Amino acid sequence: MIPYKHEAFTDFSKEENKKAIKEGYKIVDAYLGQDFPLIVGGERITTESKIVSYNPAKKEEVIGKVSKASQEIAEKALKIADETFNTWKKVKPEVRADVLFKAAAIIRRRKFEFSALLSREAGKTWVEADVEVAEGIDFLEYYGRQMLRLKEGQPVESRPGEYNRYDYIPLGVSVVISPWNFPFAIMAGTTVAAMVAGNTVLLKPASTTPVVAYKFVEVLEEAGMPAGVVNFIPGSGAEIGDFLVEHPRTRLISFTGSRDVGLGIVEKSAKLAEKQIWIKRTILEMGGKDTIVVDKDADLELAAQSIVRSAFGFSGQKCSAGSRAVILEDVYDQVVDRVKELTNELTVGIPDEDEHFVGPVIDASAFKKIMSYIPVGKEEGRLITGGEGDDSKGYFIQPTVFADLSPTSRIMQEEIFGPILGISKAKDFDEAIEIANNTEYGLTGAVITNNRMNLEKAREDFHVGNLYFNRGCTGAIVGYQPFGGFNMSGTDSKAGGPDYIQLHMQAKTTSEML
Ligand SMILES: NC(=O)c1ccc[n+]([C@@H]2O[C@H](COP(=O)([O-])OP(=O)(O)OC[C@H]3O[C@@H](n4cnc5c(N)ncnc54)[C@H](O)[C@@H]3O)[C@@H](O)[C@H]2O)c1
Ligand SMILES: N[C@@H](CCC=O)C(=O)O
Repeated sequence: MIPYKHEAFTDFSKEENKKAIKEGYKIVDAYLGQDFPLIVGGERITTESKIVSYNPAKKEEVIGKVSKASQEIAEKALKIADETFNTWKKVKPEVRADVLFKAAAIIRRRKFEFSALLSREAGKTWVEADVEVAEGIDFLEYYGRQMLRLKEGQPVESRPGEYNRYDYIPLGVSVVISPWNFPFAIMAGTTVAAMVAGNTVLLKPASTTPVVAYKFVEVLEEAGMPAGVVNFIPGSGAEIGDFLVEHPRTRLISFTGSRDVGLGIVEKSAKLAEKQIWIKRTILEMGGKDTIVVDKDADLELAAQSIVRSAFGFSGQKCSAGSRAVILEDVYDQVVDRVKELTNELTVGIPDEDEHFVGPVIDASAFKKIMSYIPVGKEEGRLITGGEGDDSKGYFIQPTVFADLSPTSRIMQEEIFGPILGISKAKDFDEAIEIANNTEYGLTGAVITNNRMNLEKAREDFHVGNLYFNRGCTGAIVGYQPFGGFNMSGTDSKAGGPDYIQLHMQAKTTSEML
């Protein structure tokens, strides 16, 4: 087994890679608009009722029509997953891991097709799509290796005449509920973490991006996953989401998404259903309101570049997005001016070519919600640049910057999940950290400073799950920067980290008298 190393990103300045992604678009365009069934126990089920997935950059373009699971089908899928658990849990961890390694190899070969599909279905630019596909491959490679590390359990002490073991065993049926903003990497990572640990999975992808999830389940099948191990059941969050969360045979819920839906899952999963014999395990990765702090003694060009890239990458639709900047008063005007210049250099448009940094936002309701913050920002602060949107052909919003905001303003507190950056001024570094900590979230953050003492202060006091120094606050790499947040950002489960697989298992002690 070669040691884990993260998947390299693609250099799109090279002609061969430009050509390759264009070939990827051709493959995807050949299946655009098709019907995609549910997959339950390996069986393809087509329903009357469909989820229609659209291209957010060309809002009339249908990516696919995906069958929609009813509660009846969800019940059937749960029964099959429950039965399949009895056999899958006994499959050797090496064999389970091999499915992940083979799937990684298949995706590596079809990398440009998956990137093109993300570009079409989620509106990702080439770079953002490529980074996401690489992350998906990383999850497969990393979690496979983590399972191999855990397969013999952990060492414990034994006394003379006694043989003690500490092993990890899987939990059971896992409901995986994934978001649209990383519709490949997070969907794939959360699914295979549960599966490689020996659990069976009901995968409910986000309704805006179900086609890429279908294509991934096909890859798992090709990689040798037995029928019934991962069951593909897109459907309404409120209808089948609640049903699965509340079901007595659900053992684990792995959710990534918004704060409100996550909190609803905590509440519903804590309630005992009739015939339920366990306390449901939940893994919840939720929202963020992430801050970049700029010290007075800092590389101000690096600061402005980091702020702009973290705020506007994928149109700000990342839980890790640097949607807030807190800048010390000594350098405030200088950094704000440079942020304005850099933001004005960004172009917004359809991500079919590698020419725009900012693509569309995901759909009409996101467009409406994000645009509703523009008047709020004008009221609360000073509009530096942006503020316009155009939803005539796709859902495009200009990167928008508001400065001079009170740290408690709505722009500085609420997760907008779009290309809107808020900036506040701090009188000194202590106050900057205080402001950075003053939201209910605690996911990512960054500090730009040359002052070693201030870095150490931030290391102790800046309360976020992923803290970065002298760089932006997005782009965690699997195995290098395990990802997850504090407070209302979730259960800090650290996807892509050394403890993640254990969250999908339970430890069993056996003690034998010799
Ligand atoms: N912390 C992280 O790692 C992380 C990563 C990505 C996204 N996010 C967060 O996700 C949010 C954006 O994603 P979204 O808009 O897809 O979130 P969302 O909460 O609207 O939806 C997430 C998933 O939950 C499902 N769902 C909705 N209602 C449900 C219910 N009642 N029961 C069960 N499932 C239900 C949705 O269909 C979808 O599959 C942002 O808040 C972002 O910060 C967090
Ligand atoms: N893991 C990603 C964010 C995922 C949430 O949207 C990052 O580090 O930027």
